[in-house]
Amino acid sequence: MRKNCNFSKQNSNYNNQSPAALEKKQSKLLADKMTEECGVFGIFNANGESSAAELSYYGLIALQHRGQESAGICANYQGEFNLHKGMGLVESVFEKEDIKNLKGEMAIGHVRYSTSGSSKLANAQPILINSMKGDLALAHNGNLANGAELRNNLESNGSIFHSTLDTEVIAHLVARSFEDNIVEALSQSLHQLKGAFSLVAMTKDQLIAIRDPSGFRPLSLGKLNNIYVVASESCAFDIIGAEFVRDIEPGEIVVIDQTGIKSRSYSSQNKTSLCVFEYIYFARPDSKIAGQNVLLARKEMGKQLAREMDVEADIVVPVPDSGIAAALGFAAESGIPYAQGILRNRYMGRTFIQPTQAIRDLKVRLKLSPIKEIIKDQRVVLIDDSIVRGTTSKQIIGRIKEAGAKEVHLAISSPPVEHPCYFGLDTSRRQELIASRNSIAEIAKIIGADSLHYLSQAGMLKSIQTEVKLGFCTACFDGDYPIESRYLTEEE
Ligand SMILES: O=P(O)(O)OC[C@H]1O[C@H](OP(=O)(O)OP(=O)(O)O)[C@H](O)[C@@H]1O
Ligand SMILES: NC(=O)CC[C@H](N)C(=O)O
Ligand code: SF4
Ligand SMILES: [Mg+2]
Repeated sequence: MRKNCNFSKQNSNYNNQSPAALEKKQSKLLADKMTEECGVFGIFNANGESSAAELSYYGLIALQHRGQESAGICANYQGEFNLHKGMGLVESVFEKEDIKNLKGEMAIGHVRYSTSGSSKLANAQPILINSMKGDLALAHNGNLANGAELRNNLESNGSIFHSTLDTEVIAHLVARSFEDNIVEALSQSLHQLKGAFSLVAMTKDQLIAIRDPSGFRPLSLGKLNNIYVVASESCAFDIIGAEFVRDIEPGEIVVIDQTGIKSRSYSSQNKTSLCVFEYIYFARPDSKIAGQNVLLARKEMGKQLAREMDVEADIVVPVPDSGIAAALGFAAESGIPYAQGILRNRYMGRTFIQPTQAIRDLKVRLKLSPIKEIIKDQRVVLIDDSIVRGTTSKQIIGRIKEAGAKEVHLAISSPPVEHPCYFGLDTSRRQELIASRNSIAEIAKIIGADSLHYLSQAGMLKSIQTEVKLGFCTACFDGDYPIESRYLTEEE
């Protein structure tokens, strides 16, 4: 059964631009908010029971915050792969019957936010390759900085792509490898990849987990009795009752099969660049990355922000949900009382119209509502985790003022986002980043804040206490990209 898996034929060229580049440009133009990350999940049940897909389904529900465009599960029943994927949320992609049909002792799953190739069914993951070396299913979180270059080379050498995904490049490299063994072919292919990739893969009898040498995106290993699980975030283990074992290390390849678990390092690189934005915004507050709980890091960022700021105010109000943890920390440190002054509409659906600035404004209006009785006549410290375009801040400050606030001081628990990301976060194009073309005073004026404060980069990094000392990627704040500059080509 390969339901919902009809790969449509793509136009291969237009104006000398690859379909992937054209699509990426279009989807960036359409992007209506800071998009998050993909989520990957994998499970190997040594007991041979066939409920791997069901556990994957719950795992993907826990990872839903990382991607809401499409979802998919590929199950493996004694070497036979069954894939089901579709557009939308996990809950709407899978009916009870679909999960029942996905029998197997192994499975991998994916929730997607597109970074390379647009949001459409042909680009939904996991992807499958059938090569002479055997079948391989792949699910990817991250973005290949040299994806376009590799694709061009592969296409000029006769590879025919079924999607516009960067991830498919990996599949073609595996298929073309001189290595007969599929795990060896995969591991060899990794040396050609630049950028971010946390991968979960499955052969007929192995589950494989791989993290790029820089460790841009998280990936963890968990265990439930005899069942091994891997997931983008540890919150996916909690939901199925599995225990967190450890993070997959940057540059590590882990292979799980009936004989147990084997691990090796495939890279000699020792500098890591874990995305600091995982702690600021992407990851779920109950996840633990490199030994640091995400909620506690956010709270500490709020505390640190209060130490760095000098402001007189009556209440601390978070922009929900992303600003809540930092606001709790800020209130505790400053002694200014915390107040839930803005309500978030949990049931806000998608708007199916082109997201012009007017539509973005409308979405914020629909999503966030100030509570007049809390806000009126107050001097408010408003806390959010980040400003990207400034849409949220401008909208919400205007409405807090309409609700009668005396003053609004906006405090952001990260530094100004001045540079684009090439590793899987769609922080829009540089020209759209409000902090790339305005000073802090100018931003305050544009968004209507009485004052605007950002957490310092040193303060942000101090707030994250990982178990072992790690290097972070901070490029969207300081422009210090942990990759050769030739890969940093910005979309027009
Ligand atoms: O300056 P902007 O372009 O408005 O982007 C910044 C906002 O986007 C994110 O929230 P988002 O609404 O995406 O999601 P959330 O509800 O999970 O916080 C982030 O937490 C900021 O609130
Ligand atoms: N957000 C992600 O991690 C995306 C993974 C992959 N590059 C895609 O576009 O599907
Ligand atoms: S540029 Fe920013 S969002 Fe992208 S990986 Fe680096 S820290 Fe994360
Ligand atoms: Mg937010």
